[in-house]
Amino acid sequence: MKELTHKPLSGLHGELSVPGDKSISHRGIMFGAISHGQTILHHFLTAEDCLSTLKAFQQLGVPIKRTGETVVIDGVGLHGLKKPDKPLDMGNSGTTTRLIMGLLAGQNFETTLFGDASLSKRPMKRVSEPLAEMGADICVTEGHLPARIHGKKLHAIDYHLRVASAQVKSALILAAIQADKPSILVEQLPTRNHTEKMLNAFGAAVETLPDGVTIQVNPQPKLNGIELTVPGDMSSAAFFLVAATLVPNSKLILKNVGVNETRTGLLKILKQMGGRVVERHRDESGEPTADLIVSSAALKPIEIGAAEIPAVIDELPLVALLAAKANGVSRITGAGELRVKETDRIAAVVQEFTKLGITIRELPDGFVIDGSQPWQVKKHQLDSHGDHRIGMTLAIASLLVDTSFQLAGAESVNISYPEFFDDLESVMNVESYS
Ligand SMILES: O=C(O)C1=C[C@@H](OP(=O)(O)O)[C@@H](O)[C@H](O)C1
Ligand SMILES: C=C(OP(=O)(O)O)C(=O)O
Repeated sequence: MKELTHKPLSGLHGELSVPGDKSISHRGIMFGAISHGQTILHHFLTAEDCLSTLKAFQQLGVPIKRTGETVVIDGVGLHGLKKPDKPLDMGNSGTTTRLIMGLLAGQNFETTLFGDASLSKRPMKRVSEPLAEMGADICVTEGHLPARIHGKKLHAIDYHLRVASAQVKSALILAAIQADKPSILVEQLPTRNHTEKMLNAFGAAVETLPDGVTIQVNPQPKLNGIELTVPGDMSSAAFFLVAATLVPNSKLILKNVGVNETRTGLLKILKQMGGRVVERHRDESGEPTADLIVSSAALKPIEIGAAEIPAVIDELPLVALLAAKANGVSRITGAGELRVKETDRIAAVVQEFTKLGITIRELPDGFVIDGSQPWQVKKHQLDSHGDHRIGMTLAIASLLVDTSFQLAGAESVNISYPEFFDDLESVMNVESYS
């Protein structure tokens, strides 16, 4: 239980470098492992999810050394992974699980994957079924982990994805690079494209056609290790973008944040709502980055539908918080995927926001929020539901109310942002009465 002690604030001020991007850190380990030669990752995210990936690849026989945020991987090549001597622990990480399934489906050994209680409830057939069409032999437990993967020779696939998911797409790309012929994957909507961009940087031939949703994957690339600086995670910067917008008299500088356009839905939404963000762009390591300067603003309500969801999927609890302070009714729909994240994020947001006295209504695929109504706190015991993004959203929400709260499950921040509470503390300017 963490105390979220009320402190009268004269705004949030200062400069932060948020931790490395989670999606890119996972992929850096995976693609480095199956390349030839050395891969060096700087500013790697040393949070629990990415450490699950790192440990799994060590168990698969890949020499990986980490010193702080620097990771050196001695790649073993696409066919050099070894059968692990025990089941692989995926921890809480959906990304580790789904991507590794695609990769291990084509290896010449058998593996078992398991995860924690939350991960063991998340759907895995979305990956195992299309992989089976490629010849994979994967046995999931009623659609969930644990999963047994018997590696097989894979054949190419021409497949329309049934869910807008970068994890499913990436699993299929990792299987397709091991197949006999080129594969075609067609997305419902464009989702984050780190797998495509990064695999190409390692030497693969993964081409996205001009329609933005058709991806051609050439098999059996010779991948070569690279040196990469992981940009700051937009999904972590997002907490401070929203906090500085909503806490009056704030101005924060967020350094070196990844602004790949498949990830910047929150920036777009924030600007549409009247938020004030200045972007100073740079381009490093093949992924665009920017310093983001955010100041407090009064907000208008917004309508968001399915087409906008993938670029803001992990930031939707924060969009709900912005909506709860906008001067009217906002509607977020097409976000049913939130129900199968670390927790049911629609139910969790509605339950916790109701405790804060926010006027919110649950929809099957989103929420309706009336930000024009004053918050009337009903309960001071908040709960992260074991979900890092819910816990951090509630910590930001607590800054907007003149009272203290207790947050259960605050340790969940270790999944993606272990320094979150220290970083937040470092930018809180407490009013002095002297
Ligand atoms: O590919 C990735 O790195 C991720 C994809 C998204 O999941 P889905 O593919 O399930 O939407 C996102 O929610 C997750 O945090 C990271
Ligand atoms: C959904 C998330 O991660 P994963 O699917 O990798 O568990 C997240 O980080 O919000």
